[in-house]
Order: sequence, then C-alpha cells, then structure tokens
Amino acid sequence: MSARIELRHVSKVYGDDPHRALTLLAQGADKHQVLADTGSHVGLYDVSLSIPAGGIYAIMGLSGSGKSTLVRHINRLIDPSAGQVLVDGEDVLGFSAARLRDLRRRRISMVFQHFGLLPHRTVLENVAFGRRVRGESRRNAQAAAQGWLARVGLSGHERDYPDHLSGGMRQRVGLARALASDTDILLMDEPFSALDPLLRDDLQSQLLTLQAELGKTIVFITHDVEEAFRLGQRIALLRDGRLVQEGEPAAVRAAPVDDYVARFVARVSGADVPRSTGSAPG
Ligand SMILES: Nc1ncnc2c1ncn2[C@@H]1O[C@H](COP(=O)(O)OP(=O)(O)OP(=O)(O)O)[C@@H](O)[C@H]1O
Repeated sequence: MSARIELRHVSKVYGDDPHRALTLLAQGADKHQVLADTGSHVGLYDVSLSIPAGGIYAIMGLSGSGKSTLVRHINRLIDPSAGQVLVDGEDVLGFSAARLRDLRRRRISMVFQHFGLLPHRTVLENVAFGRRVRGESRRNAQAAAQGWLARVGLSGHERDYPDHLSGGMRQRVGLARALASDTDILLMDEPFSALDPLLRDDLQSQLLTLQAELGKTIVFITHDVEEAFRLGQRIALLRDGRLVQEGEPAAVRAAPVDDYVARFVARVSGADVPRSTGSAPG
C-alpha cells in the first residue's frame, strides 16, 4: 500500500495579485524583488518533482524556503496559484469536496512539529481519532490504536493526557496517530525538530524500520541536512521557493549543482564535497 505524488510546475504566491507576481518571477525576479514590488510573498515558484511510492522523500531547506507550503499542497491544505498536484496520477485540484474529504481521511495523514494533539482527549483517543472520524466503532479503533501505541513504546500511557507527556512521548503519539489512520501517505512536517538529539536519533531509526515494514509513502520535511540524508531515499533542496536540486542522497552529495548545495551537503558527516560547482563524483 503506497502512493505516488507528483507536482507539476507548482507556484504559490501569498497575496492579492498572484498573476503579477508570477509574471515578475517568469521575468527572472526573485522572491525579495517580488515582495518589494508587489507586497506578495512567494511560497513556491515553478516546482516540479515526482515522489515515488513506498519510500521516504526528504524535503530540506532553510526557514522560509517553502517546505511547508510544498507539502500542504499534497492534501490541499493549500491550493497552488499555478500548476498541478497529482496523487497516483489524479489531479487533486479537480477533486469534489467528498473526494477531498476521502483523500484526507483515508489516504493522507500528517504529523506536525508541534504535535497537533487534542488536549482534552486521552492518548488512546487521540490515536484512535482518525479511525473514529472514518466511522469505525470505538472498540475497533481503540484496539488498533492500542497496537500502534505498543509499536512506538507507549503501552501503559493510553489514559494519559498529552499535557502530561514529555515532548518525545507526544511526538510518538503523533506518529502512532498517523500510523493508526492507516493511510498510504504520511506527510511529516519537521516532526522531530523540537526533540533532543538522542531522542531524535531514536525516532529516526524507528521511522526507518516502520517505513521498511509498512511500505508507506512518507514526505518528510526537515531543515536538518543530516536528518534528510539519513532518512531520505530521495531528497529535494528548496531555496527561496525554488527547487534547487533533487535526487538520491549519494548523487546529490557527489554532484551538487551549485555552491549553495555544496555548502549544505558539506554538513553531512563523511561527505565528499567537491570544491567547485557541479563537479563529478570523487
Ligand atoms: N499564510 C501565509 N501568508 C503569507 N506568506 C506566507 C504564508 N505562509 C508562508 N508564507 C511565506 O512563504 C514562504 C515559504 O514559507 P514556508 O512556511 O512554506 O517555508 P518553510 O521552509 O516551511 O519554513 P519554516 O522552516 O520556517 O517552516 C515564506 O517567505 C513565508 O513567509
């Protein structure tokens, strides 16, 4: 169970006159010029990429580079100013309200940095929530939730409230909730960024194991290049709303397209960083 995702020439401008901004961008303006000229913020510009089914796809970039904007297009929390977003070859922009609801309930779940848990519900209820919303009985939903809580090491915390848990435990609840929803796509927006390094390492390992076992399509946002290289079977690097480079980590490491990418990959331990732009491997 998994799903393929494709973005075709996706642009997103936050502002009143996206067409003017897009015209300026097409003429070569960058997001700073567009902001100065039009007052609009460029979230993404002309991003095309293909996310294969059944793997972890890491999207990295500095703060404001457009990572969250990109993933929020996949479940249409954001609609593009231009371009197409396809899930398994179908353009989600053409979906009816009912199909969109179905997409969000049955096909795509999200894990956020700040957990997004329901504070007045227990851990078990939080994890069972997605299944309950889909109409599953309480008994079945909670049985499934219990199983996922055990998988992420939280057995015994079913009746706790999120506020009583540490950050790492809350993030595990978020992960269990997404997995319990049994969607084939997981969108993860900086899920481990707030955690200390050891916990983060631990959760990264767990995510790799779970992905290998379950074969989900995971889109994982991070500003941490080491995390991107550890988790991603493919990685994409965004800068100022543009896609700078995309590919398998080894290929990106071996041949960064420019100095900006080279500086990024130099931070990955063991990286063999070419000194000049676009150098061949070795
Ligand atoms: N609702 C919004 N209204 C106006 N501008 C926005 C909005 N959301 C995002 N932006 C702008 O779009 C650009 C990309 O933002 P986005 O949040 O996608 O980046 P990001 O890489 O996820 O950053 P971060 O790591 O800080 O979350 C930024 O310049 C941001 O200010």
